[in-house]
This record gives sequence, C-alpha cells and structure tokens, in this order.
Amino acid sequence: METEQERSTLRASRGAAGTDAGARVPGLMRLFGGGRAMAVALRLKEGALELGRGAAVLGEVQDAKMSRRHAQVRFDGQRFWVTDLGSQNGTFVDGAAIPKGTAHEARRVVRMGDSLFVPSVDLRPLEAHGVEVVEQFVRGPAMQGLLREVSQASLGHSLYIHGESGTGKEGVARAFHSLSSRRSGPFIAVNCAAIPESLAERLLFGARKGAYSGADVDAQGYLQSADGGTLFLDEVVELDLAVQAKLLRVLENREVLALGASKPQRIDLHVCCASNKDLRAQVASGRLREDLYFRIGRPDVTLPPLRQRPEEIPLLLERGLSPGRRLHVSLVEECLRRPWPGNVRELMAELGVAEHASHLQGASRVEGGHLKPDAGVAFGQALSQPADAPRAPPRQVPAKAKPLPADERTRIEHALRQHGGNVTATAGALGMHRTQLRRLLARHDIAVADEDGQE
Ligand SMILES: Nc1ncnc2c1ncn2[C@@H]1O[C@H](COP(=O)(O)OP(=O)(O)OP(=O)(O)O)[C@@H](O)[C@H]1O
Repeated sequence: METEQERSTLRASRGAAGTDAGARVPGLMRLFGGGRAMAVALRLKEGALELGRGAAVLGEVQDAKMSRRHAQVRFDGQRFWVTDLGSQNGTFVDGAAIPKGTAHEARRVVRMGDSLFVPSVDLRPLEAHGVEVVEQFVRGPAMQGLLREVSQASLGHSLYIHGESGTGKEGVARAFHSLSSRRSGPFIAVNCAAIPESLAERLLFGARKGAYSGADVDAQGYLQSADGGTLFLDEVVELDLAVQAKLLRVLENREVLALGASKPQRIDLHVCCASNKDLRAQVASGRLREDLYFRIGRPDVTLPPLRQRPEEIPLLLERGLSPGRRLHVSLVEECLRRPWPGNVRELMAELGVAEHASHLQGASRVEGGHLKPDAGVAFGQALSQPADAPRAPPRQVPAKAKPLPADERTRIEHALRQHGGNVTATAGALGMHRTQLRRLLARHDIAVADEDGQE
C-alpha cells in the first residue's frame, strides 16, 4: 500500500509456499530465538525434524543453550510428538519439562534453550506471507489473507467484520477506509454500545437548533461527520430497532434528516459495521432488522481470535514494550500458552502490567513471572487446559500419553526449582493463584518451605 509508512516483515527462511492445494506442509514455527521475535517455518523431513545447536534449519540465529542433539519432533499425521534426545538444559512442552527419551505430545509451545517453537499442521501460509508490521499493526498470514478480502470489499460500499472483542476489528475497518476511494475523507468510529438509547438519534443523525430544549446550536450527527468518508459502527446490533430503521433509510436514500430539520441533507459514505455476534442469529432473535442486515451484513470477514494466530504474539509483545526494555523467553512462552479471551487488547494491557512489575523489581527483562496469574486466562479455566489449540487437529488422548497429573507434577517441580522453592513466585510463573498452587502441592504431596521459611 502506498500509504504505508513502515513495513518490516519477518519472513520464513525457506522461500515461498508450494501451490498444491492438497498437500499440507506440517512443521514447526520458530517464534523466538536470540532474544528476538521471529517467524520462521521449519519443515519436517519425512515426518520428523531433529533440532540442536548447529542445526542448519536454525540458520544464523543459533541457540547456545541448546545441546548439539537436543530433541526430535515428529508428526504422525494428526499430532506432533517431541522427544528429548538427552539435552543438557531440557525440553519443555507448555512450560513443563518432559522426561528424556520418551515421545511427548507437543501442544501449544515447545521450548529448547532460549528458543520457542509452535507446531503447525500447515506451514504454507507462514512460508508465503511471513508476519509483517505495517503502521504499528502486526499482520500474520491470517490477517494478511483477511486484508486481501477487505481490499476487494473496499470497492463496494459496506463491510461487516465479525470477531471477538479486542481482535483488532477497528484496525481492519481503518484498512477498509484507507484502501477505498474515500481514503482522503473522514473515518468516524462509533461504539453503538456506548450510546445511551435516548441520545442515539440525536448523536447519529444530528439536530437543528431548537429541536429540543437546550439545543441552542445546530449539531452534526456522526453520519454527517462521516460524509465523504467511512462510518465505523462497532456493536451495531446495540442500536434499537427504530434507530436501525432510520439508519437503513439514510443508507438507502443517501440523505439524512437531522432532528428538527425540514430538509434532508445529501450524504455519501461507506459504512463498516462490526460485532462479536453472529448477525444472522441476531436477525433470527429480532435484535437486528432483516432489511438492515442485507444492507450492512455483507460482504463479511471474520477476524480469528488471537489464540489462533500465535505467530503474531512475540512480535506484538516486542513492539508493545517500552524502549530499552527486553523480553525474556519465559514471558513469550507464558503468553503463547494462555488463551487470551480479551485478545490483543488484553495482551497489550497485561504486558504493560508485567513491564511495570519487572520495573519495580529492578529486573532488566520482562519475564513470565511478571505476568499476573489470571492474565490471559478465561474465568474459571485452568491454564493446563488451553481453550483451543492453534493449528492442530482435535486432540484425542493418545494411548501412550501420560495422564495430566504427572505432567502437572513435573511442571510444578520444575517451576519450584526455577524459583528457589518460593511458592508465590512459582504460582506467578505457572499462571495460577498462590492458594491454587498450595492445593496442588498438597494433592501431589510436594513439600515446600512456607513463605516464612518453615516447612
Ligand atoms: N494486529 C495488531 N497489531 C497491533 N495492535 C493491535 C492489533 N490488533 C489489535 N491491536 C490493538 O489492540 C487494541 C484492540 O483493538 P481494536 O479496538 O481494533 O479491537 P476490536 O476488535 O475493535 O475490539 P472491540 O470489539 O472490543 O471494540 C487496540 O489498542 C489495537 O491497537
């Protein structure tokens, strides 16, 4: 895009994707190494890949903390398995050290040395598009694909963006505007959920002087303000049905009648709506007028939640840090493990909190232990059970898989060792409350010293 001021891209090391639509390319995405975010696709050869210091697939960013023969990763057509080949510093799956010599299912994130790998059943999108930053906006392959659809849609008059809260819908709406012929006009963003019902008509359509008591000047509505540009209506289904009917008339007739006005005013705008709800279901339940749905509900794009775009997380963190601060691998690992129900908004807010905590401790880097235990975790959900695994087929319990409590014990023991037996710090690193960790310690019969040093 011509308007792009900044463009940096983390590209795969292995060139463009294959074009055979049928042939998936399973492998690992290396998302962190050498203290930096990266997005490098590592293909498996005949279903397997051996990783270690000096391995050619690690390219120029080698990892001194990896052993020469560190671990092997294998894909069985459904699931990824990782086997530690006797490494010195261990291999960690979802934060827990795995025992050496036995295959362990690789789920969300694998750590070897200071490098992080995320399994992917198809590397081709990453190979073809990489992860790029355009005007501070991080765009992985899914976002780039969606923006290609948005570019098509920008030739028309409307777009509907469906996606969970905090996924970046407003950023997509701005792209719809800046790609359109109205890019030099205004972009007016309105959160319909925040408009009091009694003020909705006045704020949207404007009011003439004297239209109601206290209206001592003409007031433009959002629609008039967006004339010649794009009106972004976030949470559009929150508008009441009478206002929806009036909005439809404006969009169809391209003229708006302000409250108290006798003559309508011509307007010409694009409209982009967004919601985290399924609009068809909203029509079915009577919350959205069907005729308005046909005017604003199509074409539509769906923005995937952040947990399905893990390749963006390290770069989001890196770019979200204050100047001079650095990321520790443990922070990125923790963030890759958590489901982030509040998506990018929550990730960035919690990064700020973690950065502050690290600052207060005088730490030079922001670490996993600086994240709040409940950051990025859905209410009532255990961290050991992520909401949905990215890019992996539905998981079944494999016959040889170890039951969860054994994993849990290993994970807790490892974290305790890393934090010198301090329960509070260990709980923080594991993303749980101190009392929750105490319960687990009792259940697994793991003895620790109390905070005051008593065992
Ligand atoms: N890909 C991204 N790169 C950088 N920042 C992003 C990205 N996506 C979202 N953000 C940031 O996350 C925050 C939330 O994004 P945004 O407001 O666009 O989400 P939304 O989906 O519109 O949320 P809501 O539905 O709650 O209004 C913003 O501060 C935005 O700048």
